[in-house]
Amino acid sequence: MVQWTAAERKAIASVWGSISADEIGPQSVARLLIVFPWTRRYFSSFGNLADSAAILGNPKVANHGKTVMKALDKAVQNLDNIKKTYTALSVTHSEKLHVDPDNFKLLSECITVCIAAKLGPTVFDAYTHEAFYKFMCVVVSALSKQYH
Ligand code: HEM
Repeated sequence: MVQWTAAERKAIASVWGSISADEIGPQSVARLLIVFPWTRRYFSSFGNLADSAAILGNPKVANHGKTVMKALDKAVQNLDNIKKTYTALSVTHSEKLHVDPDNFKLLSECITVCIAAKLGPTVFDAYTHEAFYKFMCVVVSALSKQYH
């Protein structure tokens, strides 16, 4: 089981309390689709994802960003039970959506970059980054759990 120090819990809660999911979510998914273009193939139902402008202006991308952030909120609220929290979501991504789990890491990096750019180096300092990095690693591991 993952152990969290009091400082890590505090840092994760503080990051989460300092950002707007409706801002970071859409930015992060758009960033994923722009920087790692092969991820676009999973979102064929989203309409026009041809270039950066289309992706940034696509309401389905923005909406999906909010969905992802809602799922991350569940993990933040259940730090001691992230694996169980994501059991069904992991099955969905594996068996229904057939998402290569390597992509979880890429989205995790996009989310971290968007948060770092928003909060800046004074708030998102090295200690905060370390705690948030650990949090996203646990999320990625839990989402990859039901793959076999
Ligand atoms: C932090 C990582 C991620 C989280 C928390 C997450 C969360 C979610 C959630 C909550 C849903 C909705 C599931 C449902 O309706 O039952 C979803 C759907 C989906 N996810 Fe993920 N996801 C993540 C990463 C990814 C990645 C990296 C990809 C592909 C590159 C991906 C592709 C999809 C697709 C294609 C759908 C269905 C979208 C639709 O048709 O509306 N996900 N995800």
